[in-house]
Amino acid sequence: MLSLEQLSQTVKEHLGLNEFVDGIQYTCKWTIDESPLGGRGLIASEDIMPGEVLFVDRPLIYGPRSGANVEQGCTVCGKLDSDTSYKCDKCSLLLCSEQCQNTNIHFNDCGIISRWNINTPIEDDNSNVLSRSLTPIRALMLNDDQRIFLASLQAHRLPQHGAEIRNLKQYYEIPEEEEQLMLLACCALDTNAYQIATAYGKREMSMRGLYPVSGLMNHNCVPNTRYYFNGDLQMTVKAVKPIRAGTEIFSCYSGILWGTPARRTHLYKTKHFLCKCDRCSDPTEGGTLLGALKCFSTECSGNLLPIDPLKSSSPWRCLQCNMRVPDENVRAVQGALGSLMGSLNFESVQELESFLINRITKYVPKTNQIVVDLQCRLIWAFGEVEGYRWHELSESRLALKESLCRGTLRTVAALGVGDAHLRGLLLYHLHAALAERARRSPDLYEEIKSEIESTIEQAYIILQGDISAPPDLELRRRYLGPGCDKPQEERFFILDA
Ligand SMILES: C[S@@+](CC[C@H](N)C(=O)[O-])C[C@H]1O[C@@H](n2cnc3c(N)ncnc32)[C@H](O)[C@@H]1O
Repeated sequence: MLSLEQLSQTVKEHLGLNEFVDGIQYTCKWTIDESPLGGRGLIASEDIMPGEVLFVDRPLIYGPRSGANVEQGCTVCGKLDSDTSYKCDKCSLLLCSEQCQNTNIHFNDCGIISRWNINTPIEDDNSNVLSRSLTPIRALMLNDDQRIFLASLQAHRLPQHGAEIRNLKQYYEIPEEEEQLMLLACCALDTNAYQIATAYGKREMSMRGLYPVSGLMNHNCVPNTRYYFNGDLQMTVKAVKPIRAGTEIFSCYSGILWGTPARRTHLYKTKHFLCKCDRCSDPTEGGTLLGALKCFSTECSGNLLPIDPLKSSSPWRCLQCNMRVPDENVRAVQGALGSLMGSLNFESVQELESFLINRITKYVPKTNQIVVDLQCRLIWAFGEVEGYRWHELSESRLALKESLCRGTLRTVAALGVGDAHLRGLLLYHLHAALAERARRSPDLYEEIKSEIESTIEQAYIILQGDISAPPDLELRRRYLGPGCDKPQEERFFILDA
């Protein structure tokens, strides 16, 4: 492990902070220090304003995620379902084209894998063995300094991490030293890596990257930063709220809209700590009741919440009738709900809509994360999916989209997550619903013009530069945002396009 001083120096070099660009040497407003949570963290050294860029990170290694269910695509560009995909005849990695095969990326991957003697040929039904291990395999290309950097990142060396390399060893003879480095990379990846976002609406193989500076940020369920990726794999981290000098800079490793039990279980299983942040300590989560269940008493319409959310064995209590429920009964219901959700596979938007409106609220309160998740899925679908495009959307569905956007924005505000990515996306969709309403009823435009303009402007501020931003974000801002001097008919022509 590097000392804090050595690590800070390595991080500065990695971020290019020692270099002068156009005569300017960029500095940062944070330092790496011991965190009150244990281990290291990023601490603000000056007051930071919302929207300020904290740093732009690039990955030490990146590649396919390791989950068994991750769909396999081209190991160079990530393309899925390509009719032209084939396996390289030297290393068996999946590729989509000669162009991808002729890249340095593939040349390097192939060079390592084809050097290993094969013990047992990989059968077709195990064909994801190589893809799942490719990201740690790429650690073998790091130079000495990069290996030291990798080794200085926190890595939980537990048996559940590194299974992909143990599996790979059944098929290849791998030198001990290479195996050890790949195992270390697996543990460092599982502790620190971020999933890399893809372009809006584009289906690509799911990738992760070991961003070493981002990996130094600890977790808070109400983070004070957000991050986004550009097309060159750069990860930008920005403040989403004021960060006072001396306070810690946090990222969020779980879903923002997950309830406390789901977040804490996920963090414990994957990152091996029990979060004790303010949100986790508040049974109501800022009044959002995202983790609430329906009272078990059939006569009561109240909500159950844990009495002490930081204790997994805590009994739950109904806010209305005060009935206490032991934790094991709550866990049984949570388990059943988890299985129900896991078994659902909505084949159409209509099925999703009908399940959301007619069924799920029989089992869980309207505030529960499951309902909120389904509501988000409906928001994303209305206006965008075949059969539900803007011109096909009924008045009632358009009104539903608008009200779901407003409701979810209220939840996001109550959580206090500031200008999070999700807020930007919801503002974009609210803008789109309002703009469609004004297009259908031009007389309404003056009445809702200022909201149409402010929602797209705020969405733009949050999502600009983000590869996963809606592609018409800028166009909408230009034609429907503040300061546009085009006549009303022209403003809306982009929606007809
Ligand atoms: C990505 S690393 C964060 C940086 C790390 N603290 C270090 O010293 O390099 C993730 C690990 O940090 C620790 N960690 C992060 N957030 C935490 C929190 N809120 N409470 C306790 N431990 C946390 C956990 O061990 C977690 O697996």
